[in-house]
Parts: sequence; C-alpha cells; structure tokens
Amino acid sequence: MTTDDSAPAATPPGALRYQHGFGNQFETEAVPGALPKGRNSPQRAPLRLYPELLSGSAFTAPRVENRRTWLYRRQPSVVTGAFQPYDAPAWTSGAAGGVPVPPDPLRWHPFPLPADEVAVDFVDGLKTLVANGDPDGQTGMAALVYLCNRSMQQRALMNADGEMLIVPQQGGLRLVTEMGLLDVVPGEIALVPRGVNFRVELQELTARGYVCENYGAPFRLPELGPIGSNGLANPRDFQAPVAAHEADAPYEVIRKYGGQLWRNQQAVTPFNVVAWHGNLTPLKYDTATFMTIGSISFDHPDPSIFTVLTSPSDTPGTANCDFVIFPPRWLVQEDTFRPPWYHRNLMSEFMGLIHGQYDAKPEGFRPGGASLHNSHVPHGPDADAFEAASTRTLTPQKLDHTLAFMFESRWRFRPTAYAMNGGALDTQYAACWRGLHDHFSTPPTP
Ligand SMILES: O=C(O)Cc1cc(O)ccc1O
Ligand SMILES: [Fe+2]
Repeated sequence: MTTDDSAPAATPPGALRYQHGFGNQFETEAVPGALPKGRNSPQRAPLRLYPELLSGSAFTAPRVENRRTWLYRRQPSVVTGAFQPYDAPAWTSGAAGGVPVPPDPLRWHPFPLPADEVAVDFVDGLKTLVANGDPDGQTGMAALVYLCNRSMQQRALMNADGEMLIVPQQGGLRLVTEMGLLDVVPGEIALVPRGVNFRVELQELTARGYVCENYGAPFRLPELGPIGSNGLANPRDFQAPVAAHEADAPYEVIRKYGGQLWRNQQAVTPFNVVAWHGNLTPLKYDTATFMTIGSISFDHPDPSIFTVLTSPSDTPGTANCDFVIFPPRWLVQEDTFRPPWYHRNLMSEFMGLIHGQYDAKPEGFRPGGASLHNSHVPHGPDADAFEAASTRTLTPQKLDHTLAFMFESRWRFRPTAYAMNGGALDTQYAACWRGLHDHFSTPPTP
C-alpha cells in the first residue's frame, strides 16, 4: 500500500499516520494533487481518477447526522463480478437468527480459538452470539466473537447490513480499508462504517475479539449534559486513516447483504482509493484516553457515565445500542456498596472482558468470555463479591489492570445455536448467587 509519494510500499506496524477527530471533515491524498480543488466531480478528475460518492446517511439527513465521503479511485466500485451465496452458518443476523431465549442470566467461558491446522480468517471466524432486531428493518444489533488464525488474503469484506464496532481482546489487527490503514490492539477499538470495504490482517498468530454489528443508526458520541464540554470520550482522540492504495488483484469480495453472505471474484482491488475527503471513515479509539467520571461522595452511579458511543433509537434516551466501558478507575465513595447493585433493567446487557477482573464477578467472568443479562433478568454481584464489598474498609481503592465492556440495547437479545450449544456456555453460572442467604433479623424488642 502506498500512503504518499515518499513512503515505502509496506508500512511497518505501529508506524501508521492518522488524522484526528470524531466526525471531522477530513481530506487526505496518497499522491499530491489527487484531490480536486473547489469541486467534487470535475469533468476530468486529477490524475484520471474516478470520483465516487459513498454516503452513510440519506442526502437530506440533518447536517449533524449527515455522513458522506468522496473517494477518488483508480477504478470505480461498480467494476466487479456477480455475487454468489457464501456459506457462513455461524454469522446469523437479527432476532430471526437466534433460538428461544430463556429468562435466565447467561455466561460463556472464553471462546476457543481455532486449531492451527484449520485456516480461519476474520470473515470465517465471526460467530454471532446474541442478536436482536433485523438488518432489513435497520434496527437492533448483534454481538459476535471473532476467533481466527489467518490474515484475510486477497479478500475483502463489505457489510451493508451494519456498522462494525471491533473490540480486540487478544492479538493486534491491521485493518486495510478503502480510506487507508488502521492498527488496533486490545484496549483499542475500531469502527468501520456500513458499506466500507476492509480487510483484516493479523499482527500475531491468533486473534480473538468481539464485534457489535450495528444495524441501526450509526454510533456517535453521547451528549454530555451537565458534564459540560469535555470528558468521557473526547472527539480528538478518535483517529482516521490517511489515504492509501494498492494495485493487487484479483480479489474475492465478501458482502453481507440482507442477512446473507455473498462472494465474488473481481479483477480490481477495492483498496484503490488514492485520495478522499469527507466525514464517513473508519476510526480507531484508545480506551486509555477515556476520561472517566465517577461518584466522589456516595452511591454507585448508573453505568451510563461510561458510555463511549451511542446508537440512538427513535425513542430519546433509549438506545438501539450503547457501547459502555468499565476502565481502570478510582472508587472513593463513603458508606457505599461500591460494586454494581442488584438490579433488573429494562435495557438488555451483553458484556465482554478484555483483560483483568470485573468487580461484580471477580471469578467466573473471564477475558475472552461473555455474559448476557437480558431485559428484566435479575443480576448483580456474585456472593463472594457481595460479602467482600459489604465488609471492606472504605479507603480509596483503585480498580486497576481491568477493562470490561457492555453492548446495551433497548431490545432483548436472542442467543444463537452456537452460543447455546457450541460448548462455551457456563451451565453453572447461576450457582454464583447461591450463597446469598437470608440474614434478616428483627432487632430485639426492648
Ligand atoms: O450488570 C452489570 O454488571 C453492568 C452494570 C454495571 C453497573 O455499574 C451498574 C449497572 C449495570 O447493569
Ligand atoms: Fe447489569
């Protein structure tokens, strides 16, 4: 890939350049002069490139929600071959791809990586765990894991069903996208807009992580209300790629379209964009830059203060999906049970753990595993965590070396057959609350 005139053809890991800012209007050219000046589609574009518009919102969407990018490419995307169905039984879509959901809390042991003899790339390694909504209805989301041991070779993925929020848990990834290259490691996340072609290269032998396939409104930063103009995920910490292009071909393009996967063979690489400008772009974000807010008096606040990105639904404050993190932070509340309270929520909660321990479940919820607490399913700290937090001396306490996250949705999730019968389900999960005995006693009457 060539990122500018002087750069070497292959950029070593860690050396990528980025542009900064969530939702910014960027412009970038791998070859100076490739971007037209003062107009988007001149009669003949510079360097004989083809202008192509990619929109991520209706033309008439409000300005604040409007997303589009102009791509200047060596051949337009329309130069392709016909698509045939591609078999990917584990990547199911929406509630219809699931099985009946029990009203129980569910938890999964770490999902196993494929054996080395079997080559599995990012596309083939994606497995839906839980999903709601429907991609054709542009509502809801799926939580998936990817479990892979090979880079995608001469192969690209384009998801027209949803935006993909990639949360690596083990192993770094290089995303080669139409807009350029992004390197992401565990602790960072990547956001690939609906409809953007990308390829995933592994930086280590294996990779495991989570994906939110968001069928609904694109993720955006949450409003900050009384927090003010700074804090939580700050816009400048989101990084966009600079333009890069290659001439390698042929390519197999896998498209997710209408809940199905499709494949073709084409003589053109999708990664032939020499310059682009606009605000529709893949992004990466390092969760270490999240400015965490918490209680400095008493009580355990609602976890909405940890929202990194939100995909709104048509009901204000009731998200299609919130992406929430539980990063390292200080707990200083006085006279407070500091871990999460016991609760039954309207919203449905899918959680994963990147590394370390989660304070409500120090054992049993393990990095690379997951949990599901669906709408109105009771949950909270396990018996050991309850006992420890009820009796500890409340000095300031650092929750360190930990990163958990939650995909929270207004719609109940259905688990998939893989989630229920694939071998990772923790059938003993409910036992973690068995030790919560009735200690009630009435005070002796004087
Ligand atoms: O259930 C969970 O562990 C997630 C969660 C965390 C928290 O601090 C408060 C509510 C909540 O659902
Ligand atoms: Fe919860």
